[in-house]
Amino acid sequence: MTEKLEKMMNDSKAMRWGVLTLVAFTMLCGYFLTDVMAPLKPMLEAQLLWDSMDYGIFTSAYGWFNVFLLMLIFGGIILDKMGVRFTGMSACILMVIGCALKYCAIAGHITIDGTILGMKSQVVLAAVGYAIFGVGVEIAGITVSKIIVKWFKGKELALAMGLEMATARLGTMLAMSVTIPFAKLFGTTMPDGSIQPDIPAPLLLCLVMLCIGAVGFFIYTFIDRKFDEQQNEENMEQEEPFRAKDIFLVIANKGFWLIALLCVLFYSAVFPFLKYATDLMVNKYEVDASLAGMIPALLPLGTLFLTPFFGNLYDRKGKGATIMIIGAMMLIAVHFLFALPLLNEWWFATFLMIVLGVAFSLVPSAMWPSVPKVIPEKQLGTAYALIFWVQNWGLMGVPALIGWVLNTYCRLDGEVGTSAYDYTLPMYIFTGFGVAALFVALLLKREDKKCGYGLEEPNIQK
Ligand SMILES: C[C@H](N)C(=O)N[C@@H](CCCCN)C(=O)O
Repeated sequence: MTEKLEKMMNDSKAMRWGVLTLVAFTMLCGYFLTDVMAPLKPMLEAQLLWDSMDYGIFTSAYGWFNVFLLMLIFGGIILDKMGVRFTGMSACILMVIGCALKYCAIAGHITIDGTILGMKSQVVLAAVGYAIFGVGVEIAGITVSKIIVKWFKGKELALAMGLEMATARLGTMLAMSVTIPFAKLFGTTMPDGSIQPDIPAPLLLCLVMLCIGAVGFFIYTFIDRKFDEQQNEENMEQEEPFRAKDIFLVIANKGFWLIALLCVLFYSAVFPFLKYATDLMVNKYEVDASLAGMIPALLPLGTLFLTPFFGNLYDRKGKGATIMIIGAMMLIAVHFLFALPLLNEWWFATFLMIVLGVAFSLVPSAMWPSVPKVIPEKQLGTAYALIFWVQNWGLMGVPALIGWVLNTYCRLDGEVGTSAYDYTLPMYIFTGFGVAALFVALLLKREDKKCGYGLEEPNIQK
């Protein structure tokens, strides 16, 4: 073994945290577009005459290509074969193309008369754009996870992952809080003095931000190349190339399946919920539509500080499996309370959203850094890709399910364009996902005891 001659680039705190800042910013831009349509749901219904089913179909498009065309699995293979630079840049380009198409469809720059497969053509075009974007942002997520492992392995891995997620949540928060004011800024003043928001304006802002995010990642590719060269010079152990056999090794691992199941169940009760949360605030808590996005925005705000905090706790004290169990319990309590017909006050909704923020910090901060404890490092890219693929079934299916349930069973007035829904049933569905997630988290803790993954052990070895 050649002696390590020079300080490695990732030994420099400034360098590794700087790298994290660059790639996390790219993710922030991606998460902004992911959720930008949520606060606009009532306006989509009022101005573009979409209904909840249209919105559900559009939202579910995020996972179409990832799930059915296996784009995430191919993405994982490409990542392991071609490396982070090629895969990350391709992902950024896909995000920009997808966002551009979505913007053009919503702004009416691209139109097709009539319907496509029985759906409004505008909904289909916007959905296809969102589906292309979904491939890009998910592959970017896997790539960034691999980049973080590359730079932080044996260092502050969970803290770094927590900070990356926190930065990405800032994008969600921007989507929830900035979208409506921005749409109003460019809106039209109506004869009665009210302002009709400009729905495409926030999408254009996202497009600009995604271009900036892509430039950020482009800058990272130069740093990554230097790091690879340094690792080569230092004759450090290189990553083993991808082999098809790795997929089978990963899927034969019971711990992998428990994490993947926990991931799809937990995230199905959070991300799809966020897509409807603004509408829930309007319909159940009677918050003014122009302010309603502010309450769901508190969820990512809390996670901003708490995800790195719990990540750091896991790094130093362990208890990963227990953290996931507590998070799942809190998720159940929040959704159940959202479902019950009590305290229909904005402050109670705000309180629940804050508690949900804590739950949404606990589970991800422990779950993602637990993957390297269950899966050998050389199969990590594939494992993350497969987990994301399983998760995407939920991210795709649940919004469509909720949209259908709202349209079919929860309409209060039956009129399109007035958005009046009873959210009790959707909230019970989200509670059900929480209960299933808790069950899987308990199984994971039992499996950890049996197989000795070390989920309850600290990540930083003394
Ligand atoms: C939506 C995406 N598939 C996802 O699960 N994102 C996670 C972060 C995963 C990255 C772990 N290093 C999230 O909580 O946003």
